[in-house]
Amino acid sequence: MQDFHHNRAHALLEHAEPVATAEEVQAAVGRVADQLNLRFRDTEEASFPLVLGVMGGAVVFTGHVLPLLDFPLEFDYIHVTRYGDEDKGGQVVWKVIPRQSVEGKTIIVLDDILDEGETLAQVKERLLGMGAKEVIIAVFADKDLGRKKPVQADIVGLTIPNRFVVGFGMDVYGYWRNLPALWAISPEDLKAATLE
Ligand SMILES: O=P(O)(O)OC[C@H]1O[C@H](OP(=O)(O)OP(=O)(O)O)[C@H](O)[C@@H]1O
Ligand SMILES: Nc1nc2[nH]cnc2c(=O)[nH]1
Repeated sequence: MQDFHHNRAHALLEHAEPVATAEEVQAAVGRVADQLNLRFRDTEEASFPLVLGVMGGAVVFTGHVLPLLDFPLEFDYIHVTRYGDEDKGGQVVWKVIPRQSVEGKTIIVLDDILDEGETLAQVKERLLGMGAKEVIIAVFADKDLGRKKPVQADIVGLTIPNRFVVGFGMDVYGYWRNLPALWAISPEDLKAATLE
């Protein structure tokens, strides 16, 4: 069984094309942090912003960006998924909702990728519905679909082509969230992995 997963995981990367190097990924994280630091510099707001990482994909992005933020904040996570182990999105499933009150607060939502925008549209709507004062969306990557999305990110680290990508928190069939760079998986390898 281990051999099956080992071979499958490696086969998926066989014809992968680089989208961003590890250095470019880190530069993108830095740009997101700079914009957030600028926004929250000398803030007059009474309470600290609440940063919510959208698990699981945002775990790596969140871990890299948080130490670069230089303003006081609160942190928690929500867990929302719509792709599961697939390469196409389905229904948005909430696994963990905000565990503390968001009422009256400024929320910074951190996510790894804005693709079709269904996930973050629902996240934003739900947080505003729960009384959040403002929801600022910061994503590591925004996929260029060439069409309007149901929600826009306020802060984007990297705009990427319309390919299925892995690395820096993003998985392909559960593998390779741990890659430090970003790779586009070949459609043929994606398909082959579903037939095994
Ligand atoms: O813009 P959308 O088309 O809605 O897709 C974006 C969402 O897809 C990914 O999550 P996924 O459902 O794969 O779960 P994961 O975070 O556990 O990987 C990613 O982390 C975003 O939250
Ligand atoms: N791994 C991964 N997850 C996604 N969720 C939405 N788009 C993507 C993508 O391109 N790659």
